[in-house]
Amino acid sequence: MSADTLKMPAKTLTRMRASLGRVAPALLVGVALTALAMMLSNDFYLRILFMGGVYYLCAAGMNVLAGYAGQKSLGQAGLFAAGAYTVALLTTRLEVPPVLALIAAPLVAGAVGVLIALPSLRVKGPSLALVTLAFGIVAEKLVTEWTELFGGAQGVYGIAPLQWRGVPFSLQQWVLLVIALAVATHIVLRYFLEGRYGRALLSLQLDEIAAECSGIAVYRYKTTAFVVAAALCGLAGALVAQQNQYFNSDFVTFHLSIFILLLVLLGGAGNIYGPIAGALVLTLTETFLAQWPYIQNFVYGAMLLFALYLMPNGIVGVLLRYRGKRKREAMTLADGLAMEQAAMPLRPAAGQEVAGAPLLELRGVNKAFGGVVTARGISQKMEAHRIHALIGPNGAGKSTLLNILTGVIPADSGSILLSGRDVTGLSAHALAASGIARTFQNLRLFGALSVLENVLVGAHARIGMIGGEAAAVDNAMAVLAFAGLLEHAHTAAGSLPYGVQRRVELARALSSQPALLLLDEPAAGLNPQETAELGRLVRKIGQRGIAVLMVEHDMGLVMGISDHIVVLDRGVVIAQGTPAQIQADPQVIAAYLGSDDAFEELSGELPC
Ligand SMILES: Nc1ncnc2c1ncn2[C@@H]1O[C@H](COP(=O)(O)OP(=O)(O)OP(=O)(O)O)[C@@H](O)[C@H]1O
Repeated sequence: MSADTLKMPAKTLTRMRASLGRVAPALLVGVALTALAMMLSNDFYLRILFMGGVYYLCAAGMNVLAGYAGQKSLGQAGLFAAGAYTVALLTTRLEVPPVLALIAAPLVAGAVGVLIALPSLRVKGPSLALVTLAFGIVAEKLVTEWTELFGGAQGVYGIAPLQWRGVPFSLQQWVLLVIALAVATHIVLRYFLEGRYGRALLSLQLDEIAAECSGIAVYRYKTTAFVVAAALCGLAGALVAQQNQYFNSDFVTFHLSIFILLLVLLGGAGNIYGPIAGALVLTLTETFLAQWPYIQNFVYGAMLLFALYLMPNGIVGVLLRYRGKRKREAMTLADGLAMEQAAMPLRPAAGQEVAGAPLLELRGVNKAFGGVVTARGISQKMEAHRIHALIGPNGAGKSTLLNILTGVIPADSGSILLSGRDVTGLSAHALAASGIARTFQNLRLFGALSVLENVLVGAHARIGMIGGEAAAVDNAMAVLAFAGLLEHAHTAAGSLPYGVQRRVELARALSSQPALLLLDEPAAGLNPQETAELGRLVRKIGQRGIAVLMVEHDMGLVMGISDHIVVLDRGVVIAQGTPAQIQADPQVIAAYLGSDDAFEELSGELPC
């Protein structure tokens, strides 16, 4: 048996152990809490456990929304109410069986979540927080004022609880149910958040345009985060309403919305354990403060300030600092193995191609910003397996053309064909999935994510829905090795020197296995040695069969590595050809006469 065949099962075994390692702690905690609940006969303690579970459900959803997707919502009380009033009205007015009402609650709340997600397409940050705040206020007013339906402060009585063998659930049974739901929620969320979905959410939080161009459907992910948060909050509300058999408008307050946000910010936003820590600490705090209700708001406000200013990563962030270091060291060893076995070659992924069609074809592309015309009837063909350069004086329209090609901005008219397929008007994430990857003139890295995670985000569209993660890590490690970045794999991308960050962005684009790689001024800010290294890297990329289109002002680099150069001036292609033809073209020289530096560099050579 060869060494290779021995290594594969060992690797599979390691991954199986890792999967089990993710589920086992949650199950063990669930078993321990179940045993505790079975032993407890005191309603006071059972109630603490019940509310701890309810708060965890709210926090786990909010963590997806605020912690991962970065969409801070101040209106979760409205979604809590949506779930609670769903079970209240379904069981009292329509006599729907309690189990069905409980199932309907998260569905109704999730549907309301879609409505709140709509504004997130247009507004961000504080404006989005205000929109969600407005939603919370509307919900609060609605349930207070519309007394015929919601009962106002009087509330809805006689909400049918779940039953076991014809007898309503005891508090202990409610606790057991909440524990089961919390454990299941944790396991499911962990499965999704510790892979491509979690990375996608984090990346869109950090830079939406870079995430879109890495193949992530930003709006769809944001909407999903709103729905998950809403559904879990609605489920929590329904559990409280059914357990109490009563619900009124007093529950639906701004205070509750802030409390749910605090659960996440204090526990640790963007960390799978954050909601657990938040629910634990705040349930105990709430119990302790029950005797002094008048200072509750003051204490929660102080805790929120404390979390925001002094513990940006929450309790879990502080606790895991030491453990994080150890984990990184262990990962480096495992990744060494991954590197050895890196099976996925760096090459364009197979796409749908029309036989004989050029890789990229522009037909009469026009674009203007008011009176500034940046593309005037551009028709151009670009062949696969070649390094193309797009040059021209400042303001010629080069970056705008790259933005049109990657779906960041739409063309006014004209069409774009990729391997013969019309891709005009496709969104940035769809174009990325079709095989167009890019880097940006001004770096757009996900600075808080590691280099490896950045590269994994780049591979988003290529990772299979289930089971593709392991192969993606292998692929990412191979890309890092190719780009000479292996030693930085576990370093936060934002902490690296500028020149290395540029290479990371290039590696992120490469990991999507593009057919066409667009580089927007890749040498900007690099010293001559780094530029020479970049030139060698781009050549290596070209040798792997990936076509490159590079916008660049460094004529040494352009003339040194390009097979074909297109010259743009005020939105018009004025020349194209080999470097020698371009250097001798009188029209090009005339276009550059306004820029002495660039003119001198037209005959430049790639520094060694
Ligand atoms: N979003 C926008 N709104 C308005 N005008 C824009 C916008 N984007 C670009 N422009 C204008 O379009 C023109 C072309 O800009 P573009 O960035 O494409 O040029 P460029 O050739 O890449 O220049 P440089 O080499 O300096 O980066 C410029 O005059 C610019 O001000």
